[in-house]
Amino acid sequence: MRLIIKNDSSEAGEYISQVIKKRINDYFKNRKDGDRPFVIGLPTGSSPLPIYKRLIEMNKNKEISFQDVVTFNMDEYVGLEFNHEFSYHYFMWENFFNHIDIKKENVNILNGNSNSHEKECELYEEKIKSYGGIDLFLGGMGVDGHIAFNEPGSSLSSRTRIKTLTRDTIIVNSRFFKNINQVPTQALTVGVGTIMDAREIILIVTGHSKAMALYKTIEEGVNHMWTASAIQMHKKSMIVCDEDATAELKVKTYKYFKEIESNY
Ligand SMILES: N[C@@H]1[C@@H](O)[C@H](O)[C@@H](COP(=O)(O)O)O[C@@H]1O
Repeated sequence: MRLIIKNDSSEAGEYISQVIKKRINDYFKNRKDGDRPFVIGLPTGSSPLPIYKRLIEMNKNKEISFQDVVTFNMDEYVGLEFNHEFSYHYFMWENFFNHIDIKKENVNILNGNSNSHEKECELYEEKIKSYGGIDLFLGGMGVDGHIAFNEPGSSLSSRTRIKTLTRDTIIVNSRFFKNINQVPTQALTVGVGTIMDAREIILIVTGHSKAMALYKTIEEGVNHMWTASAIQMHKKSMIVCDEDATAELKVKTYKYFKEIESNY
């Protein structure tokens, strides 16, 4: 696992946007007719916003195209309509998809209003498989170290399913809602296992509030109480953070990753 430490959240976003651009462009450079599209997993939240903003610019400048990119979002609240201003559907279209050249049919987001959540989650897993898996899963991290909506205690081999949100997550996420009672108590989410199956994982971790989660994810062992720590077991993963998020790391860890960053 690599840790890239940038000065602030916009530099962290810039770095990840450049990596995504490179991965997509390299893929299409070597791709033969009839090959599968590039498949990317995407998160919501405030941390990825600088990345979406930059990717939109790159798309407008023709540095990158999403015409043959398929996306799978990580999660969605149960019970919010697609056009609800706090649904993840709304968030993704508002902040990203409406502004790039992606085909509508290539966007996949779990339906939190389905008749059978179990079936919905099963079909999501099958659809990911039908595209040959996910090339790059981009993720954020909750203050309690959760990845997608895999709350503390989630199985590290979990697949897409319904999860009940912890009180902590409801409180943290209530900042997006008018009041805490509006925050849904359940969500559909890809599992830790679903994310771990991706060929590459990149997490954006910015802000002082994530410092404890970053420390637990990197410096302590793999633990289902900090589900993002599972990525220690992934063969190609990277965390890009800002200085604020490093507040709980040991000086030794900080220096080591700073040192090897330039050697890459
Ligand atoms: N389900 C999402 C996660 O996917 C996201 O990583 C987390 C952090 O969000 P933020 O980036 O706003 O801190 O929030 C929610 O819980």
